Amino acid sequence: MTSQPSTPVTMVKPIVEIDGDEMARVMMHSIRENLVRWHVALDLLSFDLSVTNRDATQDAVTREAIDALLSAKVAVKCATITADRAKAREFGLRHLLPSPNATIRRRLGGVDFREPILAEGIVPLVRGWDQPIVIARHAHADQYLAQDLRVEEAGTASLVFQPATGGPTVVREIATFPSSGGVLLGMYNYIESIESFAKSCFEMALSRRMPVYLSTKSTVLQSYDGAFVEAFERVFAAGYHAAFAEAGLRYEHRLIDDVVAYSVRSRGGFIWACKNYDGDVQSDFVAQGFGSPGMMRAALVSSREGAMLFEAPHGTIPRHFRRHQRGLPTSSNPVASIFAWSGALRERGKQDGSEALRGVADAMEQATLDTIAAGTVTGDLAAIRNESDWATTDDFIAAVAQRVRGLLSARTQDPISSGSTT
Ligand SMILES: NC(=O)C1=CN([C@@H]2O[C@H](COP(=O)(O)OP(=O)(O)OC[C@H]3O[C@@H](n4cnc5c(N)ncnc54)[C@H](OP(=O)(O)O)[C@@H]3O)[C@@H](O)[C@H]2O)C=CC1
Ligand SMILES: O=C(O)CCC(=O)C(=O)O
Ligand SMILES: [Mn+2]
Repeated sequence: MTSQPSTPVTMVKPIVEIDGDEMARVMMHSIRENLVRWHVALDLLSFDLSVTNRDATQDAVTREAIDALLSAKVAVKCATITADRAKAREFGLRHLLPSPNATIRRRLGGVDFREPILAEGIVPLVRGWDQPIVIARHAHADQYLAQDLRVEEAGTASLVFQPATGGPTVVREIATFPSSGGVLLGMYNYIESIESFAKSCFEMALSRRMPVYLSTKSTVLQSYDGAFVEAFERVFAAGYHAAFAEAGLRYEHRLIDDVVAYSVRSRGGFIWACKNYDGDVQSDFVAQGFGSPGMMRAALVSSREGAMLFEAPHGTIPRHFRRHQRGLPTSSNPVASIFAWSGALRERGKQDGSEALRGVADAMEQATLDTIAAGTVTGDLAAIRNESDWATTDDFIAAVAQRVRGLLSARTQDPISSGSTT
């Protein structure tokens, strides 16, 4: 740090900080200490959702974090390990707990909007893309709250629905298994949640002036995916048809294979409404196609109680963390994590009427883009530019920090652009 900190901005209400694992945790901490704390007197409600602490608390810490988020309304989340059997052995875990993301999203519901961060000097790997593709990922249920089962003997599996009113039970046979067994999956969603997903997508389309494409496989899953198609049509016809026509925008349902192909030959510039699993997968495809998994922002807009959660959509980057643990320099891209912090600060500023907090968020994002434009990039971006020179994660964060200080001190000295500090 070369210059003195400006007077830190004070916060009216706290941000819920949801901590996580491995390289993502290292980056989130470094951004908090070297970028954010320099300018903001942080008021954080912190919850340690590292895989070992979730195990030690039998996941109580996840439930506490969600309660805090529903009350404080704004959270920043670090990527967390979802332990499979191999990870459980590696960390000596006593329980095989569900994905904390699935648990959080089950309570919050809503939509996870994931958008690539476009930066000067980074040419997308998909050459035609010059406008962002915004993935609107339905954040509720499907595979993430499913029952999946392995059966090891011959038998019959059925879907059973028991009406709460006591009406006749509906039984649909799924399969008869041979003695070698097989696998089974039972998943669900709620019409109410799908309608709220549709509404959020149409609202986002109007605010961003982008068309919406919903992708499903309704030809195969006629009832399940058909319900998504019908809910979107219903919500569109009831509340958005006229506004879309006036704005010159379109809504269309298309089969997912068609949208995947279309996305590659398009210039971008649309909202891609995806079912939960499709959005998980396609957001990584879109992030990498624009440059890197480290170059995507994500905001989970809850359908309940106005809560918002900001995160980097990539994982904990274990391959890079192994290097970090051995004391070797790492060059994981911290941009998505910087934007997770800035997203939370901006939303906190918006909800609490703090121009100063929003100013810090803007400066963090501007400084990040300026740093990349000036040629300081991490290894992932250097690789797609065929450059052998790259910055370590620490060097990149330090370069951004220096620019943020420059931007904010210039604003403080300019009486027109400087706001209050609360
Ligand atoms: N939101 C969440 O909490 C999420 C958690 N996870 C969890 O993360 C763990 C690891 O998952 P994994 O499948 O390895 O996925 P990751 O996203 O962690 O990493 C996959 C690969 O993508 C590249 N990559 C990802 N992020 C960056 C970045 N910021 N900068 C540069 N390169 C990047 C790296 O490629 P290379 O090695 O080639 O450089 C990395 O090895 C799992 O336990 C999983 O459950 C996964 C996704 C989301
Ligand atoms: O919750 C998980 O295990 C994975 C989450 C994930 O991949 C995502 O949020 O994109
Ligand atoms: Mn994912």
